[in-house]
Amino acid sequence: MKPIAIIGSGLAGYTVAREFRKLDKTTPLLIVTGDDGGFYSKPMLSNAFAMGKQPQQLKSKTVDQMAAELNANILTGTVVSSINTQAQTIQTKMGDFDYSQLVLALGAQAIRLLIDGNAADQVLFVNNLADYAVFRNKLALAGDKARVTILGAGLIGCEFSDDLASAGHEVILIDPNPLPLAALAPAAISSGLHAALESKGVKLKLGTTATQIAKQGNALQVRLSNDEVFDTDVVLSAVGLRADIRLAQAAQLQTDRGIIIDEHGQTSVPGIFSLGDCAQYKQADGSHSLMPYVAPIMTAARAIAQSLTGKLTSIDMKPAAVQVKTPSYPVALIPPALAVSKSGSWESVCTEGVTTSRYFDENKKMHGFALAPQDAKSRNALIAELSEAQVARPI
Ligand SMILES: Cc1cc2nc3c(=O)[nH]c(=O)nc-3n(C[C@H](O)[C@H](O)[C@H](O)COP(=O)(O)OP(=O)(O)OC[C@H]3O[C@@H](n4cnc5c(N)ncnc54)[C@H](O)[C@@H]3O)c2cc1C
Repeated sequence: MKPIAIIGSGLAGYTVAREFRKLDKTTPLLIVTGDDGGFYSKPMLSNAFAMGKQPQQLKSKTVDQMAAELNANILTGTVVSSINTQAQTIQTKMGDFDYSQLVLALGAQAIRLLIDGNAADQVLFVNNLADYAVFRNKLALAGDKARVTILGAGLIGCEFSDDLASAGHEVILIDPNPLPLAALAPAAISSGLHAALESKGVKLKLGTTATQIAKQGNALQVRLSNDEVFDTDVVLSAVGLRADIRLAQAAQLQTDRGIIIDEHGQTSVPGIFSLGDCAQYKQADGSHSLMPYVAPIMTAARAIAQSLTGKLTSIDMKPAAVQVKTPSYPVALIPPALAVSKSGSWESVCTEGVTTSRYFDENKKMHGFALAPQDAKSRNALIAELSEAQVARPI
């Protein structure tokens, strides 16, 4: 019997496997992954210091434990180089493997900025546990008070800044926008986050970019577009991720910014599904959106698992807030869809130190919100308010 194959052992790959095993204990499962197949929670990478965790402590299960739990054959360190959708095979250096149905859970790739200088190749990225271990080693070599420069004050850059500053490191956060979290949050919330990070000791250098990184003895020298120059021990890039669509494109599946999937999580080729950071999910209005967060993975995995058993099932995507793990100023938000994010505006109120912002279109219909400092009760009330206003909330 040909196995159901899953490419990728991140949260998306393993969650769909777990959900499938709840429904079917015996159909062979083949999981092929480029990494070591250990299970870890990726969101913990940007608050590991706050949780008092070393990189190795973030891995909650080894590949052998996962293989036993899932009754699956897991091939580690094995990159799939192509998919033959006609023959229903995947190609790797270990040989070709048949599949009956296929799940693409390929994640995303870190975006690399073009920066000059003889140390530009020393810029680090953290998009998996192995990257994080390298980063922590560099920090350890630089001592208890390492100077860390973070490129990008988006969600991940802000989370790392807060976490590293809490651990006593000297953090410089650089972003071309005038405020942190500018792409997702209204100015009222971003200003609050700016103040909270500053009071934590983070130095924010905004409205500028890093143009050059050069060797400076044992350290690195960063030059900004405003000509400011300073020394640092480590440079971490957190400028964003790009959905990994390379395999899907080569196999002629429909792609855009991600792998296009329908309401069942199925790609343009029947029997091939996709979810997670690589997928572009169908929204209620027919458009497709990247949703590179945990909550959509959980929901999509349940539906895809059902579909893999032969019962084609729609993904019932409920509004879920993105929770920014910045303990100095915890933010929860559901940003408006790209399509409406230019046609409306944010309205913010501040009551007893809590800022609540709602995004309305020109017809006063609510399309998103942001809340800080957030708490579960207020967050859930805003989710309910948004759900009432509309069902679809693409990110
Ligand atoms: C630092 C950080 C903090 C985050 N915090 C939050 C948070 O607080 N809340 C939240 O909701 N989301 C958060 N996210 C996002 C969330 O973690 C991701 O959406 C999620 O983990 C993506 O899982 P994935 O399985 O789609 O991708 P990945 O975890 O990237 O897994 C991709 C898998 O595919 C494999 N692969 C890729 N190509 C191939 C190939 N050709 N052959 C074989 N294997 C291949 C890789 O080896 C890997 O196993 C955070 C992300 C980061 C980086």
